[in-house]
Amino acid sequence: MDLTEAESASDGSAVRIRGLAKDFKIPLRRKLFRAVDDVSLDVEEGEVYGLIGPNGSGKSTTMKVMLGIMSPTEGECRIFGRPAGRADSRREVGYLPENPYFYKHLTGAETMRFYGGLCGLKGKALRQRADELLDMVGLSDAADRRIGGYSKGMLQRIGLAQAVIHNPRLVVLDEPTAGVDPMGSRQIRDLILDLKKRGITVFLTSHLLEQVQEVCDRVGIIFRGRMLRQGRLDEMVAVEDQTEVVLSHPSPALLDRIQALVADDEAASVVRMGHPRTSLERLFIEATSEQAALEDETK
Ligand SMILES: Nc1ncnc2c1ncn2[C@@H]1O[C@H](COP(=O)(O)OP(=O)(O)OP(=O)(O)O)[C@@H](O)[C@H]1O
Repeated sequence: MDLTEAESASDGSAVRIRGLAKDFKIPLRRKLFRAVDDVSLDVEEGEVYGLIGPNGSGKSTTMKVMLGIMSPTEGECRIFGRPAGRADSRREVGYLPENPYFYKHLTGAETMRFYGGLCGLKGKALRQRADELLDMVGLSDAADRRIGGYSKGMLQRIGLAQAVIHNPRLVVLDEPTAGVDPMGSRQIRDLILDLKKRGITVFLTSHLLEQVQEVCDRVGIIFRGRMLRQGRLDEMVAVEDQTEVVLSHPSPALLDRIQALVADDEAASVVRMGHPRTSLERLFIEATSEQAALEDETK
């Protein structure tokens, strides 16, 4: 399916994929393997879109087509209205691979200046941009430390800084929090939201569904190469026929009255009453941050 010119004009969409299919040759066999089959998706400018799916479902293949480094067997992908493979489309995109490789002997600042140099920045502008981005990802204090000593979370953060050094309008993040501890993941999540605030569109893949839920405006669920569901996250996860009321400090008498009122209603019933559960991740972050603050105080 081809996009018409009118459809493809930059109309607020950052990514527009129509009828994408990708076949791979299977070694020693004549047959082709269809890794992505008739996938269509839209990422609107300024939103965070999460593509989720099990291993081997076609996420990376879809991403590679978006990045213009793989051509589709069928269908089309446009970035801000232009074909994904074109040089002017690629300039609009920043990319953080799942396991970014950095030169271990360079410091954080040198790394940023290296990537900035590759993008044509020089002199004062290069130093300023490197400092600004190190500050954005909270690595100013580690700027003069060698990358070889960075934690996985720090590596992902410098990777994010590298991905936006050329001021892209879209950033593509492959499993940005894989292998990062909860605290580091939270920093990365906050950074993604910060990118969004700056007007940058974000497309990410992840297996960590709770994190996707916290950060994404829209999600697509891909399975065995086919898009199963797609839409606004809040609409997809809403339980339409239920309403949640959370009360602070309700007395037992008040709860009894609520139960009695509901019992008198012909249609409604109480599905659940009790203390809402916090997530284990939130509990972990609260406990470790409290302990860290205590230890810092007594130092
Ligand atoms: N270059 C290739 N040649 C042959 N098969 C490939 C190639 N690249 C990917 N595949 C196959 O296509 C399917 C989709 O792979 P893809 O890497 O897109 O999945 P994914 O959803 O990103 O998986 P993961 O979560 O493990 O990264 C898989 O079955 C994979 O083995």
